[in-house]
Amino acid sequence: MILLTGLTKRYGETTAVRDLSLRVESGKVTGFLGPNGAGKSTTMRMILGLDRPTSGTALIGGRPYATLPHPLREVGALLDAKAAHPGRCARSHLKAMARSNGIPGARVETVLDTVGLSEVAGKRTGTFSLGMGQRLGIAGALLGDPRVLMFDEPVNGLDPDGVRWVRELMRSLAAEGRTVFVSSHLMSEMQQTADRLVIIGKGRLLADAPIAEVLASSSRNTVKVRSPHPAALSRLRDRLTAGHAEQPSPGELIVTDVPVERVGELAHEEGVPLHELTARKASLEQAYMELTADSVEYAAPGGGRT
Ligand SMILES: Nc1ncnc2c1ncn2[C@@H]1O[C@H](COP(=O)(O)OP(=O)(O)OP(=O)(O)O)[C@@H](O)[C@H]1O
Repeated sequence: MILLTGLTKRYGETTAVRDLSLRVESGKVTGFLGPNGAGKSTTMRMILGLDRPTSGTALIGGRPYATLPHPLREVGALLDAKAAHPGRCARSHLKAMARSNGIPGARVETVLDTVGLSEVAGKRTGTFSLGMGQRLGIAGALLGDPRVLMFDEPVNGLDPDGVRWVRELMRSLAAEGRTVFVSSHLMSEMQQTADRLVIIGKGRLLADAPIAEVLASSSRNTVKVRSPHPAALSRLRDRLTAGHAEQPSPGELIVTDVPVERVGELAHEEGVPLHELTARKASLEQAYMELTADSVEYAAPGGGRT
């Protein structure tokens, strides 16, 4: 479990992380989302003791990282895929990590196998593709068989097979009861991988909830109604509370924030002949865009997002 309490980091004038309090639970994949510059990496660095908080605390299994007796056996992290020495082969890189952390050497072959690098384990890491570098970084995170795992953008540079592999790995690590905290800017990916989402913007907590709740909170949960009877459709519109229904064309009604069942019942009561009644769920991408709309530092002219 990771516990953050009032975690704050200031760099001069910039407040990178502001009073962040949250609990990342075991047995789940928790997605960590936010626009560029939101403070995700800074938060992860503070959890790993690589940055000192200005105020507040970050605890792993109840202790600050710096006081963990065997850090790599408690928490594994992928922060920077290029962290390996380019002149070393993958196997020696992992062996050195194992030796300096009191981890049995046999774990090296196990994790090389897990990440699919056994055949290239003798090659210098400088010759690795971005995707192979990511796999090596993940191998390093798994080396100490830790209960807590943190991954910063793990699918960066991976091909579709690699992306699927990372997704399955995260799910299986959580199923083993581990804490899996993973940052990503790929909302669709998080929708398929995470159980829970933590969303930050400009260093502040915007959401900390199960995925279904984040989606339900989006105003984009709509119901589309089509009828060949515009007058009947207008009656239905009038039955819905102000602001909940729009009639973009005479034969179509878009209803927001009313369950599809209720819209169907009202249509029946008003005798509206229906050609279509469709519930359209917001995608995580839409819910995320709404939540973070005010927190984007680098917006394109005209209000677009970069
Ligand atoms: N060492 C530093 N010195 C000064 N400012 C910093 C430093 N590290 C981060 N920042 C600033 O803190 C803010 C948060 O940065 P951070 O890298 O944590 O965001 P992020 O959410 O990981 O972004 P990205 O998705 O772009 O990696 C940014 O405004 C950044 O410029």
